[in-house]
Amino acid sequence: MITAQGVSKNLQNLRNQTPLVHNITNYVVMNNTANALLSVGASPVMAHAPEEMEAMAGIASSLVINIGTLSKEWIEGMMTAGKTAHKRGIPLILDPVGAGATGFRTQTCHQIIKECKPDVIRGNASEIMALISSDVKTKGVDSTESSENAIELAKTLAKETGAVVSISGPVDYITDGASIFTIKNDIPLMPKVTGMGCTASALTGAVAAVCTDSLEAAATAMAIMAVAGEMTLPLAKGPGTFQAHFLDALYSMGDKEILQYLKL
Ligand SMILES: Nc1ncnc2c1ncn2[C@@H]1O[C@H](COP(=O)(O)OP(=O)(O)O)[C@@H](O)[C@H]1O
Ligand SMILES: Cc1ncsc1CCOP(=O)(O)O
Ligand SMILES: [Mg+2]
Repeated sequence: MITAQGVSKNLQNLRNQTPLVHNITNYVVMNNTANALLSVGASPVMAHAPEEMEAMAGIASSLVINIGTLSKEWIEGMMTAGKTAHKRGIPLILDPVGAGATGFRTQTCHQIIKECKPDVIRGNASEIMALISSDVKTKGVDSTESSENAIELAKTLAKETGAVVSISGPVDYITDGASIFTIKNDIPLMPKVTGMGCTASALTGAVAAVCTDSLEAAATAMAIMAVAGEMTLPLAKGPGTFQAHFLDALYSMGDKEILQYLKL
């Protein structure tokens, strides 16, 4: 069970421990996600050079691999960092950005899943579905499916890989293949800002660093996104001001806001 109290406790632990989160992420969101991690209370580093992947993943408290602007050169670094994380037993989060849009992305995700064994896979509905069904296509990085439609395939993906699968959308579903947590905060401006899904994955890495239960960690991160979104909505005039207010919300969020806004 995820509860508002559990989310508060995990957020408090995160702020107390300021875990180092190693992100191999895309050029579009490096700045947004580093700021979101700092705002929530984590310590981000963005690094992808193969030469330093063993060392950086070797000192981090968690690793987030995001394939958003993938190239052949980056895959070697992702594999080295991913294997290092697995060997050290630190949480590994995979964001399969654009899986189902091109075979290159889908196949790279399969390779990462097979060789690095992520603890959590966080993506939008069609990305998650494309990892298990070749019939599903993604519109670049945007979902072509509703999160409800992805539930059954997400459960199968979780059972086949041993990872918790976190599907984002107007309603988020987080499953380990047996249990499922639901977060129902639909915030229409969130998909109008690039990198909100990447931020959700980065926060999943931050929470997983301080919470040993991957299902609880993944659900807590989506809950923090949801509460920050609700806090931001009345203050934002559009996508531009949403981004700035969203960081402030991550920074100032307390027990009161979690209790008031979280819709489970
Ligand atoms: N109406 C909505 N549509 C999509 N995402 C939403 C919506 N409302 C809130 N969100 C939140 O926006 C974040 C990004 O989700 P999503 O857009 O599905 O990911 P991605 O950016 O990877 O496609 C998640 O935290 C999700 O819960
Ligand atoms: C637009 C874009 N193109 C390549 S990566 C990226 C960012 C995607 O971010 P998100 O999946 O969080 O919307
Ligand atoms: Mg995404």
